Amino acid sequence: MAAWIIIVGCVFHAVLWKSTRWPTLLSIPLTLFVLLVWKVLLWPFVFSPLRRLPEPKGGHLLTGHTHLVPNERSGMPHDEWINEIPDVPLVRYRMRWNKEVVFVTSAPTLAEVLVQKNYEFSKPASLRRGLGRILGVGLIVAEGQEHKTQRKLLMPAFSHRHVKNLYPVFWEQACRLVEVLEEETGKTGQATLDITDWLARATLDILGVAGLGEAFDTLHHPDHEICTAYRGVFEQRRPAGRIALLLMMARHVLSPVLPQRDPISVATETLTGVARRLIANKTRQTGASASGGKDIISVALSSGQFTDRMLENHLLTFLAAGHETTATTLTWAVYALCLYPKVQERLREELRQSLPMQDSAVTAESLDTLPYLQAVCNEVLRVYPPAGLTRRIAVRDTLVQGQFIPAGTELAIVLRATNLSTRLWGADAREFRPERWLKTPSGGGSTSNYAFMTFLHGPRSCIGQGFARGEFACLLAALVRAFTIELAEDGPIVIETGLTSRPRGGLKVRLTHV
Ligand code: HEM
Repeated sequence: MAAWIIIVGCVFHAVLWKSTRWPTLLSIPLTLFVLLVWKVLLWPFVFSPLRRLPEPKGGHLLTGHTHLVPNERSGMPHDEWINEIPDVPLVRYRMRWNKEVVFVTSAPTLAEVLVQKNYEFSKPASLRRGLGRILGVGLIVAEGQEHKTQRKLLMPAFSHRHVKNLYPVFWEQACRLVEVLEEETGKTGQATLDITDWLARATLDILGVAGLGEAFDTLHHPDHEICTAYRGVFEQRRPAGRIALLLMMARHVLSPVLPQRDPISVATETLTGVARRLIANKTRQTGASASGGKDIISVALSSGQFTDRMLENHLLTFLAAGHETTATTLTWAVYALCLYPKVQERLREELRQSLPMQDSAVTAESLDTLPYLQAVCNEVLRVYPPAGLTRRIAVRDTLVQGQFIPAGTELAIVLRATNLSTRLWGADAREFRPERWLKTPSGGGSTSNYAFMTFLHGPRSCIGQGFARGEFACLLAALVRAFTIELAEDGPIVIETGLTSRPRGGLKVRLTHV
């Protein structure tokens, strides 16, 4: 329809051209006005097939819910809406220019969108472009048949059997983190530090060894090029609103005369260089098709199905998707344990009884069977999912729970909201209560398989879930066994959302050696 308005506007303009010298003064503003009325009022309120879906309260006639959603990717305030709106499968909210977004609220609807009709929805092109710059054109960005093929080829590297064998590697790296933190605490046995950077380096080192068979050792070398590059990507403060617009325009106008050297381009250049070098080394060491290594890239390499370019992209994807998410989860775990010292104490007791300090042999069996450790890990992942929201676009006209969804409609899958839904988790859904997992370890007492969304579900769920859970449990266990942890600063935490939702400005804690 918008295209028709523009065509009619052009015809109008041509007719006026013959009769007046200043046709643009009338035709252009008029066409824009009609376009605006169509987009902001007529489509969303009169013609859209989604117009009868329930909406959250507080929507403005012209600007929709934009003012209520300053940080959409964090999954807030969707986590409140889900408990305020009656039990319906889909909810509509409106963003800038009344652009409609469909919020998927019920478990059967999530099953339909993520599993039964997964390939009828794709990630938005803008998201794929943005992620592709940082993650490479790997699994996260691939769509349709290409995604199916790549996922099938990579699955063996993430199989349970394979990830189980990586636990000793995770544990060794976790003990190295404790060692460097012990150096920080020194003779007094106490130190105050920002834990986020240490955790990001620990998870990067784990991915280096377990993903590539390569020791980055960023724990001892914080200025390692890979570390500096990721800081450039993840700590990019984006200017907001008009300033961002002005910068974008300036960059566009100056791009013919200025080289494109924004910090993300510089960082991705470095990362691509590192990935290329690592893969060349690995191929040289092991031969192009046969490899005996336990790490993910060796397992992928041994399939003989990947070109160097494909491996490079996958490597970049695993490094970025894998280390930042787990580091953010660990940061939230530390935060939660500071807020709930009794939980921290109980966890330490279990760890010190089951994993004596001198015991260096830790296996998947020894960690996966510690009930309170598993309960704490599950509860942190539920209450603080590092990715709060993911989007999908309908690639063709389709039906969801009987509701017509036109091609191009944007769907919001709000992981955080589902994880905190009282309908799925009970009245205490918003409370941090690891005990809920002790009685029913598989589902935490929720009423649906789709209640826990942190790793998503279906063919596009997190391929690294087992890997992430293993390293998370090892790092948290080693940390809590060795230190008591308290918040070093009072005051509320502000959540900042980039690739993940994490505390703005890091998390300052006081570590005391136990
Ligand atoms: C706590 C840690 C992690 C969390 C919470 C997490 C969460 C997620 C989520 C929600 C998705 C779906 C994104 C979307 O479709 O919009 C995803 C996809 C993915 N994750 Fe993770 N992830 C974690 C760790 C890891 C690790 C350690 C790796 C690899 C070593 C990894 C690799 C991937 C890949 C490759 C995909 C794309 C899968 C596909 O599209 O088929 N993730 N992750």
